[in-house]
Amino acid sequence: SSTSHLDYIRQCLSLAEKSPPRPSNFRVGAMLVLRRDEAGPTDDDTVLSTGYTLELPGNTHAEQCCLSNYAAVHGVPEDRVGEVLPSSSSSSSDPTRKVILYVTMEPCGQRLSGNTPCVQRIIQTRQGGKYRGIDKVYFGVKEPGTFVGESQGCRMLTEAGVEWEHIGGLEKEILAVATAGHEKKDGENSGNVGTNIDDISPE
Ligand SMILES: Nc1nc(=O)c(N)c(NC[C@H](O)[C@H](O)[C@H](O)COP(=O)(O)O)[nH]1
Ligand SMILES: [Zn+2]
Repeated sequence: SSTSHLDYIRQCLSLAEKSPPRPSNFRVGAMLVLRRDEAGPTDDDTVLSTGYTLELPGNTHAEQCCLSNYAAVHGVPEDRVGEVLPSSSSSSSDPTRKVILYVTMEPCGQRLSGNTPCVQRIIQTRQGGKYRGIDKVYFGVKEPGTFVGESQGCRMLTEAGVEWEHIGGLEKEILAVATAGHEKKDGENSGNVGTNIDDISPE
């Protein structure tokens, strides 16, 4: 089937477009997917949850909402979501089942608000190795330096043993959606930034 990593990133971009534009953050979309084998995206994949920036009350991030939504459905508080991910229950601890997080932007390693960064929420799903938690993160663009300078998300994931991979191809579209609420600097070519994603043919 035509399902690919980029198809998932594109679906996350549609989620990001639901986020109310703000000058103080990025509009991001995230999806949690259960994959039954190493082969990569297939029709057998199961979408476990989705989330987008500010979907849930408070100053919430896409990855945070995605995990929080899943935890709520499974009746546990967000910080215990690792316990209820499919890769964690004994019955399905077979190594071929992977829990994948797709997100349009690299998970944050630091937040100006001081709230818990998404990298820590991702790492926490493993409860220090007690659960398999999230196995791998695919993202469409590294975080721009707008708020926190050089992003540390990827380095922190690597240090925690969480695999990650940048899936290129939609950077311009992702950044246009992510920064829609930001002040446009003079002289910046605001032409494309206003481009409506639906007007950009997907192929
Ligand atoms: N991966 C990711 N998903 C999001 O949903 C989101 N909004 C950001 N944004 C990262 C950016 O660094 C922070 O939005 C700023 O650092 C401000 O921090 P707050 O959002 O107010 O906690 N990054
Ligand atoms: Zn975040």
